[in-house]
Amino acid sequence: MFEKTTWIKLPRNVLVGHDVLDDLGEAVGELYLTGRPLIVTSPTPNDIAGDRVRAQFDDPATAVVRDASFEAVEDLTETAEAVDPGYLIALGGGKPIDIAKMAADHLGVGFVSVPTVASHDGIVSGRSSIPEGDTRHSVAADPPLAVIADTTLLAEAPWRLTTAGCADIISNYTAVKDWRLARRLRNVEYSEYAGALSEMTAELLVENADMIRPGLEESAWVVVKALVSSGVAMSIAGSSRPASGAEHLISHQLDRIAPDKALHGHQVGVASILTEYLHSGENGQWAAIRDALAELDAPTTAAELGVDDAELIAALTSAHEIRDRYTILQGGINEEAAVEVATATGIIEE
Ligand SMILES: NC(=O)C1=CN([C@@H]2O[C@H](COP(=O)(O)OP(=O)(O)OC[C@H]3O[C@@H](n4cnc5c(N)ncnc54)[C@H](OP(=O)(O)O)[C@@H]3O)[C@@H](O)[C@H]2O)C=CC1
Ligand SMILES: O=C(CO)COP(=O)(O)O
Ligand SMILES: [Zn+2]
Repeated sequence: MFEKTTWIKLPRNVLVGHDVLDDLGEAVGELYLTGRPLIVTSPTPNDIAGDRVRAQFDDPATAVVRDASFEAVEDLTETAEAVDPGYLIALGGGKPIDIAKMAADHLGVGFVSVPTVASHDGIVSGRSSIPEGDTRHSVAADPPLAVIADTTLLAEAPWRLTTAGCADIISNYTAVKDWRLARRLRNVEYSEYAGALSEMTAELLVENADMIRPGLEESAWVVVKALVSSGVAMSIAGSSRPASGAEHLISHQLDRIAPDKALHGHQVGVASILTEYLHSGENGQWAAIRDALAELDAPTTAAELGVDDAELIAALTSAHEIRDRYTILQGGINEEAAVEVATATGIIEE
């Protein structure tokens, strides 16, 4: 008997383009939501775009979050209970979007994502990534009901945050390789659609790498569309598998071992060079990944990440210890081999 079921949750409205922030009210109107919105933001996006958002709604409330933590989710949930919003509007980078995503889930309301930086694909996905002590939790939640990505605003955001978004997309190459490996060796559920979409998204970004430049709205357009596709791939898969493999495990370990030194996207980009080498050896695509990252001004070495060689090696040798996700690093890599791959790829110096 055929008993397979799939439940794909996707945003209903995705609006990307020039000055679309001013169409937020209309896009939200099409969702037939009721009640007042609670705008969840952080200081900088609130300064940049808070008033433009508030002007489009009757009686909006605002909560400004300052860090991404479970306490911040609890605080926001408490604030929201007092405000009794019909829905949340997350305005900003990954921090307010992740917090709003989880709080919306706790409150049983929907949320709309209004990214002000194109820093990673969490701005459109149904997962939050929250650090706690020595570990980091990837928490499932519903994806946004709508995504409103204003390319005018995104093109003005700090360039390094955009290059981090690009690198997060490039890392999809190795994430999909890990997923396929897990299917072959552990029979994990694999979606051809999600795998192909994720890979194609990375390819499109690399093909357009020469037109991704600071301050250009066209560049913000290419990057944010790629982030949306990657988020959709995760929604189809029902997990972050299409966009998160061993390179993300290494990055999560770097967050713990060398906190706040580099951006998520930059870390997964460098880690992707390493895991591609591990998958395919010296003749694989690791140099192509490195060159694409370099073309996009993203880091390609531990030094460019601001991370010590020893920290990089510690993250690589311990990445398999976190999370039950089969990858090329299953069983771990010893220090000698880690130094060899990091040296061969030029990520650490000889
Ligand atoms: N859900 C997921 O899959 C993932 C989630 N994450 C999470 O996302 C967060 C990191 O994402 P990131 O986007 O870097 O986080 P932030 O939201 O902290 O944004 C990065 C910085 O950019 C500032 N900023 C936001 N918009 C603008 C703008 N338009 N112009 C200038 N500055 C701006 C912010 O200001 P301010 O300091 O005032 O907020 C902040 O300093 C972490 O909490 C991480 O755990 C990371 C990867 C994946
Ligand atoms: O960053 C992500 C995808 O790019 C999400 O990955 P995690 O599930 O590893 O947090
Ligand atoms: Zn990522």
